Amino acid sequence: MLPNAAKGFNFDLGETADAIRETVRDFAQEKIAPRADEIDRTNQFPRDLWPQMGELGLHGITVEEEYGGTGLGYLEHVIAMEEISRASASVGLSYGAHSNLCVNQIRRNGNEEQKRRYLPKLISGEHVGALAMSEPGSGSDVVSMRTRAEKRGDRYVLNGNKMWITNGPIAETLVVYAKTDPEAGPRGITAFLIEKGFKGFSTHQKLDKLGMRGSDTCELVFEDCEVPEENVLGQVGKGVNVLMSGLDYERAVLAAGSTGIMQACMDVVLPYIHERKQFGQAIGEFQLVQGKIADMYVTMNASKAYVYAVAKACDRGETTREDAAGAILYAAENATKMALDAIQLLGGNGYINDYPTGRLLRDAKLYEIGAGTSEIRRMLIGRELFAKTA
Ligand SMILES: Cc1cc2nc3c(=O)[nH]c(=O)nc-3n(C[C@H](O)[C@H](O)[C@H](O)COP(=O)(O)OP(=O)(O)OC[C@H]3O[C@@H](n4cnc5c(N)ncnc54)[C@H](O)[C@@H]3O)c2cc1C
Repeated sequence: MLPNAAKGFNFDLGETADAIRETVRDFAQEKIAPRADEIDRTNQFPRDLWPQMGELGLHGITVEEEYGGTGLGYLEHVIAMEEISRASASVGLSYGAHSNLCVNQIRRNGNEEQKRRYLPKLISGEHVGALAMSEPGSGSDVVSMRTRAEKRGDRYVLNGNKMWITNGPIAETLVVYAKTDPEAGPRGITAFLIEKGFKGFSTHQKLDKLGMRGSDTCELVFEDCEVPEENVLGQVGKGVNVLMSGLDYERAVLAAGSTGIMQACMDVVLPYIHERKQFGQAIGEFQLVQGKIADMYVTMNASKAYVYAVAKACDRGETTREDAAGAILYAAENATKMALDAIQLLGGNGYINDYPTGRLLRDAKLYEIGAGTSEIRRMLIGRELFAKTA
């Protein structure tokens, strides 16, 4: 049961967005939140949730109805991401990788046949999706990737490794970037649709992570993996456009993972400061405690306002790179700070694993690294602003 105050400020996002929030919140609080600690403790991805989320239309939220999607926009996607992450940030991360990095990327760049072939099972939750760009030697400098795709007749042969891939161990469909022309730098990158069963494709052991433990992550291995040429996603040599534009939408949606964690911090802290008594009164009576929750509330709302505004700009086709990066930079760094504040407000209880605050901190930190680090986001924002004001 969520505390009343956790309903928070009305951002007036419209009837559709409000209805999505209510549906996803009810589902997530009933089916996901009670399992969040177990998911974290056991390090197990809750695969059974995928078809249930498919039935609610959450996996194809941005996809047109003709492909089995819900036909809504990025604002609704952001709200679904926030409410799922509020219940379990791990499930939220896997949901973001599936529904945005994979499904939405296929929707945006796939041809008719690819959409008809891959989207329905991803949208129903029968299949899990992933996206692989990072490599052991290329993270922030992603265009320096070494995975090679060599054309042989009507196929491409992929060789190389991808690292830290969310949903990698379980995904049936993966968007994978490789170099078709290593001499051409960024213009030599192409995106491919890979199926789990393709010969020459395998996954290494699941990575043992600090947080986001219910979200499976691993290294992918391509050893003479044969991919039919019809599985090129977008145009040959134009993969960097697919990748970079996809990253803007990815950042907008994943930023809601951080606002969901912030909301989860408020959900824990607000009842606690009433229940916990010291010096003969509820700790919420102390002005220093009130000051901390005031700062948490204001920062959370400022983060949400920026994230929702960027999502609306995505829906209007007006998003800018600096603001997609800006929204996730601000939300991610403040989610980590807020989880630390939540631990502080719970005192000793905040430091033990019977309470969720430690998990919230471990989960929050990921968003300062995944989808580009804070440093890379600052670099992008500064570069864009400098270029636009020349
Ligand atoms: C849990 C998890 C899930 C992930 N999921 C996916 C996924 O699904 N798909 C995928 O493709 N990738 C995924 N990643 C990879 C992620 O995108 C990379 O980890 C990230 O881009 C950073 O790359 P790196 O780890 O190689 O760090 P590095 O690039 O080695 O950076 C190390 C440090 O150097 C700093 N640095 C690097 N370059 C600069 C610079 N120019 N200026 C200033 N500082 C700099 C960084 O900010 C960082 O602090 C995931 C990572 C994690 C941890």
